Amino acid sequence: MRLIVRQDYEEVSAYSAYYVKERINQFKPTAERPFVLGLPTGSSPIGVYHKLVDFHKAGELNFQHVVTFNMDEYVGLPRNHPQSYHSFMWNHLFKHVNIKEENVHILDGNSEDLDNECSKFEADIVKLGGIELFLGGIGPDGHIAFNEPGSSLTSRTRVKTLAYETIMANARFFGGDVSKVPKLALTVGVATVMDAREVCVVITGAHKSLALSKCLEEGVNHMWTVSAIQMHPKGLIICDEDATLELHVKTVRYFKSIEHVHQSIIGPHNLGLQGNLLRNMVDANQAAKRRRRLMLQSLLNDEEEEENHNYFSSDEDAQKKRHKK
Ligand SMILES: N[C@@H]1[C@@H](O)[C@H](O)[C@@H](COP(=O)(O)O)O[C@@H]1O
Repeated sequence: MRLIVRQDYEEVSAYSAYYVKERINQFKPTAERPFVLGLPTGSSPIGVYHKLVDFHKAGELNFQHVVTFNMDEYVGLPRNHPQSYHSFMWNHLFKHVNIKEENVHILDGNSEDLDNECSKFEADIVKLGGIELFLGGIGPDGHIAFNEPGSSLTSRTRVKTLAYETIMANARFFGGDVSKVPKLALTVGVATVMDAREVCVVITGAHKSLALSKCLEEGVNHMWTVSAIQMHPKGLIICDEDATLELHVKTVRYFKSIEHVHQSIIGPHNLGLQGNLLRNMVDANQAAKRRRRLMLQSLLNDEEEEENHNYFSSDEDAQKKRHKK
């Protein structure tokens, strides 16, 4: 797993959006082979979405062949309610980019058959060949999507009762009124997220620092469902400095040092591009050879200088050396 630490929310958003853009562009999606992207809601990804919109407007990112699956949705909240995840996604991302409406998948929390809605969602993911990149966020109790503490780490899309802590945390979106927050939601399971070929989780703020430490420094545990990312072959967490508050200093330094080595190999803008990676490795090799040559050269020069110095020097040692010659 990789951990990328950035200064603040702004930098985390910029890095994450750049990462998503690069992954989509490298994939070169087509109608026959679309890029399948998993997406979260919440305040954490808003900055990422706004930057993705900027990339789109600048002509650097095309959503024509991108298919999305959202993580979750409240049960019983009208689709056009300002706090429904449908409204959230259209307001912050979809209506500003050229995504096709039929390519957007958001669970219907008003379906008459919620169980069927969930199994259909899983089947649709499979039909499209699985999710390429799942972008996620977490709650302060470490839940990913709405997989509250105690959720099975092999869980699939299903109806879920929300934890009181989550209801409290989300009350801010309902005018601070806990009674207005839906108590049930549809959510992808932990296994649905972990089945993606790549999982990238955005974590910001001191209130999430305990969850991050549980996820990074302790074992895989259903009480902190995001910790399942430890078992993922391609897991990435992008967090801000505040979110690292509960981590050991050595943990943060360790991951930062890995990032430095990584950056020195691939360069800051070549996120995972195989071709560029190889080219940069070759460049790095050539640079290292050049450095070795220069070092050798300067050592030889030093020796020569020392000899000259000895020859002309008048101190006793130098005199002896000179006479030996
Ligand atoms: N179901 C969502 C999660 O998917 C999201 O990760 C979490 C964090 O929200 P925020 O980013 O606002 O802290 O909120 C809700 O619980």
